[in-house]
Parts: sequence; structure tokens; C-alpha cells
Amino acid sequence: MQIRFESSRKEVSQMNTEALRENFLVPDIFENDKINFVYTHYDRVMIGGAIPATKSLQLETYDALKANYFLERREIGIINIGGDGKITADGNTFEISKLGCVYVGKGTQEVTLSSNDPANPAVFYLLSSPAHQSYPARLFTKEDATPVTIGSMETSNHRTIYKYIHLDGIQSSQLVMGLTVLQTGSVWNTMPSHVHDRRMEAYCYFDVPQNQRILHLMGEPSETRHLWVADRQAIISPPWSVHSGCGTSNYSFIWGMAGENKDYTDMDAVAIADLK
Ligand SMILES: O=C(O)C(=O)C[C@H](O)C(=O)CO
Ligand SMILES: [Zn+2]
Repeated sequence: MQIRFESSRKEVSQMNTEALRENFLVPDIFENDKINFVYTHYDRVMIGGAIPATKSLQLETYDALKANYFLERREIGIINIGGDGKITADGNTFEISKLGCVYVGKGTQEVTLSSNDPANPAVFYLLSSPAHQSYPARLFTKEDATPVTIGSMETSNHRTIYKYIHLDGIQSSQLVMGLTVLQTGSVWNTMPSHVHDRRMEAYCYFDVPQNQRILHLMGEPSETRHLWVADRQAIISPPWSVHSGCGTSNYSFIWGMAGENKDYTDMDAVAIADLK
């Protein structure tokens, strides 16, 4: 498992393209018949992917966790961006379709991921953070997520936000998670932009057409940098960084956070005119 250490604001402002990508892009987590994770030192959030293509996959512990099983001191949010699948958590089975989310809490010993049809396997995005309290495993479909549509065609940022794990949704110890779908013709996410010093964030872009890309913006508002991101790649956003993107077509992305609070609305807005 790859480990990503933290970088300071000053270091980031001096990084070249390669260093920015090495530190903040998570390019290869989705692989057939494997669970892959990157362990970050940003609130100790782990970013992962799993495609149970020809066999079911079991969440195993890692030496870096020094835990008897993966969720001994952690919780996990799982969103399916592929075909229909199943998640079993200590004998409880959840049927999960595309854009569905399953939360599994601390203390769950066995988590198994599987696909219903090997010809169209489930593709699971995984986000895990340390947990100090146990909450029950739950499934939310995208309809359960009380979708909210914001932005407009005029500003090319018309999009629908689905919140799954947050203060008023699925309960967790500190994990917050959901996804955003851009409407056809809209390309900007999270613009106007924001920061939240209280929480780190990770984005995983998906349904990005082949040969199209997302220009993801990061860095302090007055010192922005960019990463070119392809389909099914994730990015790490430090708590002091903006996290916003513009696509060469419309697309969707999963966002997830951990840190001081679970209040989705706790954001410090950045005026567009203040971005540099
Ligand atoms: O399109 C958006 O705006 C978002 O999806 C914003 C993210 O949800 C976010 O950054 C939450 O902190
Ligand atoms: Zn944010």
C-alpha cells in the first residue's frame, strides 16, 4: 500500500508538475480482482478502489494499520460507479447499484465485495477514516440522498449534489461522503470555490469520457496549481487547499472528507475574483 505524507503550503507552491502529481494525484486504484489503497497522512484518510471482476474480494488489514482487521479502528464509505453488486458486512448483505453508497462502521470484522454480473462488474470507490465510535452499516441509493441542484447553464456549473454520509444522512464517526453529477454542457465543479481548514477532502472523478480530462485546481486561493486528471483517478486536497475543476466535457465525481466536523455546509467561500 502506498503511503502519502503531508506537504506544507510553502512546499506545494514550489512544486513542479511531477511533484504535484506524485503527492496529490491517485491514479491507479481501480484494478480487476484487487483492492488497492493509498494511505494519506491527511486525517489518516485511506483512498481505495476495488473491482470484483471474476471473484469476490474481502477487505483485508494492512501492516501499516497494526490492526487485527481493517475496520478495527476505522470506518468506510463505499460508492459503486460500475454495474450492480453486493456488499456483505458481518453477514448483512446490501444490494448496491450504480451511485449507491454503503457505510460500514468500526468493529465490523468481515467485509466482502462482489459483482452480480462478471460481464458488467461493480466498481467500488472506497474511502476510510479512523473512527472512535461504531455506527450501524447502512445503504443509501441516490434517491435517498435528497439531491440538490445548484449552479446554472449560464455559468457552466449546473450540477446535482447527492449527500450520503453527513450530519443529516448516514451517521458516521467523522467520515463525510457523497457525489456530484454535472449536467450536459456544464463543466465547472465547486466554482465558486471554497476551503475548509477543518477537513481534508478527496475527489474521485468518474464517467469522464475517454480522451477527455478534468483540469483540477488545488493550492491556496492566492497560489493555485493544477492537475490534469483522467477517468477514475482521485486527488487529495489538503485542508487549506481549494478543490475545484473544469472538464473538457461533463463528468461526475465522488467527494469525501474527514476531520473536525461532519457539517457539509461548513465551507469558507472564496470569491472568484480572489483566485490567483
Ligand atoms: O460541486 C460541488 O460544489 C461539490 O461537489 C463540492 C464538494 O461537495 C465539496 O467540496 C464539499 O466540501
Ligand atoms: Zn470542499
